[in-house]
Amino acid sequence: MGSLLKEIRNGGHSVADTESKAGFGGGVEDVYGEDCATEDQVLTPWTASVASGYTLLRDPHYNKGLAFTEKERDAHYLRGLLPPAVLTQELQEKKLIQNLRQYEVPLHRYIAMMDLQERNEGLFYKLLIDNVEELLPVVYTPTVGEACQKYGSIFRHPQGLYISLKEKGKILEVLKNWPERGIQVIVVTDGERILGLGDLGCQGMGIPVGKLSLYTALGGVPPSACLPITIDVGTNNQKLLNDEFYIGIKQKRATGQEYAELLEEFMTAVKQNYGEKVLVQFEDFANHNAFELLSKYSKTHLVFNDDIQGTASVVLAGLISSLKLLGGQLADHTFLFLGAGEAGTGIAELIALEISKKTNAPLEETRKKVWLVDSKGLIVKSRIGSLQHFKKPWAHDHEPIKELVDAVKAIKPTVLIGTSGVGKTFTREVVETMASLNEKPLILALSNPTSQSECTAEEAYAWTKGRAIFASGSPFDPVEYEKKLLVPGQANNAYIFPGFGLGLIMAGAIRVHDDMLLAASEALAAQVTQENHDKGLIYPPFTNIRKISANIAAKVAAKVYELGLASNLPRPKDLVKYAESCMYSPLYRSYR
Ligand SMILES: NC(=O)C1=CN([C@@H]2O[C@H](COP(=O)(O)OP(=O)(O)OC[C@H]3O[C@@H](n4cnc5c(N)ncnc54)[C@H](OP(=O)(O)O)[C@@H]3O)[C@@H](O)[C@H]2O)C=CC1
Ligand SMILES: CC(=O)C(=O)O
Ligand SMILES: [Mg+2]
Repeated sequence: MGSLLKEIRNGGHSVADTESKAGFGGGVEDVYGEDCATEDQVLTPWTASVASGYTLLRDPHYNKGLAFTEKERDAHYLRGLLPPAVLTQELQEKKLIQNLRQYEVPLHRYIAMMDLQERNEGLFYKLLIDNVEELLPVVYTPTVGEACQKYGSIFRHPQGLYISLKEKGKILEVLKNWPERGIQVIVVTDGERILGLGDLGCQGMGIPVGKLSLYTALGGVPPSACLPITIDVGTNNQKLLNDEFYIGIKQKRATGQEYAELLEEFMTAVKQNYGEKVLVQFEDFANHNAFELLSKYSKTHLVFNDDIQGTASVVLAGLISSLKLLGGQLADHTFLFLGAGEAGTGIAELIALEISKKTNAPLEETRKKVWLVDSKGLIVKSRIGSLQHFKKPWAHDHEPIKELVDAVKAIKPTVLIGTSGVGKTFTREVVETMASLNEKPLILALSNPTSQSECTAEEAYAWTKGRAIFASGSPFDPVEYEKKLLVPGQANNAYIFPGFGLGLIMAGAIRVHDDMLLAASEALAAQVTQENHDKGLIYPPFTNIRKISANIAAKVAAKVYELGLASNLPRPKDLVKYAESCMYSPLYRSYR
């Protein structure tokens, strides 16, 4: 949008609609022309605005704060509304990062970042992009977890769209209330499994908001094309239900037909309002809904489950890249998971698929390389009758084993992956057993936030005498072990979904296919340099994430074209260049 002459921000409803229904003259004015309606009088809140003056300063899309030039201050009625100094965006950024660093409490940094996002979008993204390693833990895991737990009390401006049971039958209208029309990515949660923190109900909104800020900062999808949504069907979290400040509907979760009908209405309305090519990313649903929603809507919509598919793709990338350090092929390894839910079985399936593609062995065979432990112990054939459907393919022949450490001793994995959502479950004995079995044990503690990590980086290195290759879902600082600096990696789907989504959008994909996930994994693995490997890293640092995302997007888009699922034709020749050219820039524009 080059011009400041803006559409009236009244969603899909035109001014004419508003005028004819309510009438503009309905205000009750005092002698100063101000509203003096009493509680029993109705009035019409209306505005028809060109963003200038005070309004311009309060519009985060256009506000530049002290970076408005003298000419712009004259042209846009800003004189006197700002202090006289004119700063560059770089100087504003320098000031902000200094301010942020003064907050010692991570949540205060989070709140400061959210305030900035609501005040000055360009500056927010410039700051986040330029300081990605430092600020990712602020706007994303681990701090976003605490923010969700306290969302009721830190909540300032609503940041996304809330669709609750109260909106049943009206979801299309609710979507039309959102001010932006050109939505390309929706991240939606129902708040039932927020990171490893459980059911946070409506307060889960922090997750779609955080994920979408990464879509923009890491993947270059413009903020105006991103829509965070929370579907509120109640919560089973009694603490929230008892909290007088809880922001969601106060009832137990709707389930069964009532839940399915609301989701069906939502998915239908999304397609009706935004068309076939809008990407819906399911995030942090509980597994009893997640698998079913993915399987149902992947046939009719462009959907992607980040916890199942994005996590699978990022872990597979790490495994492919780790072969440079471990040697051999993927098929030579044995994988053991703690946690057999969305993340665990999602990763397991993509590993088996990759091995199957590489070795031409059937999936039923390659799955035997992968073992999972859930809260009841090792998943084995004798349990098959009572297993949830997504666990059944992993029920291999073996005697039952209850404890993880005994499973490690029996299965002798080369790779141990934590996807349990429960912290401290990789005990000293578990990790030492891995070290006794492997020269370089590969240990991935994927659960978020940091409090739920299966072990810390320090523990992984200490208990393996510095031999572990370690990565975790939430970041850990480098660890000095016997005078050597060991650098842990971050195995988080944030490496994948922004580039993956960009690739789908670029190609105008209409469906997601597993081969696109494999393409994303290979693209990410290819971005790990010798220098990274020399430090023991299996992922590249986040500093170059936009370049990495462009490469992932290009490979994903190429696969979309190859599979005949692209609608943006003709195919651009150089997909990496094209991806880069599509990416949002946070630099300020000049206003005429
Ligand atoms: N790093 C990343 O990018 C990602 C990390 N995650 C993290 O992974 C974790 C799990 O997420 P998700 O898979 O969606 O959750 P699910 O609820 O789908 O799965 C959790 C699994 O862990 C098992 N489990 C729970 N407690 C124990 C225990 N004490 N011992 C053994 N197994 C246990 C459960 O067993 P049972 O089935 O018997 O109940 C279940 O199989 C979360 O913390 C999440 O933050 C998720 C996605 C991405
Ligand atoms: C990273 C992520 O998606 C999760 O922990 O749920
Ligand atoms: Mg998630």
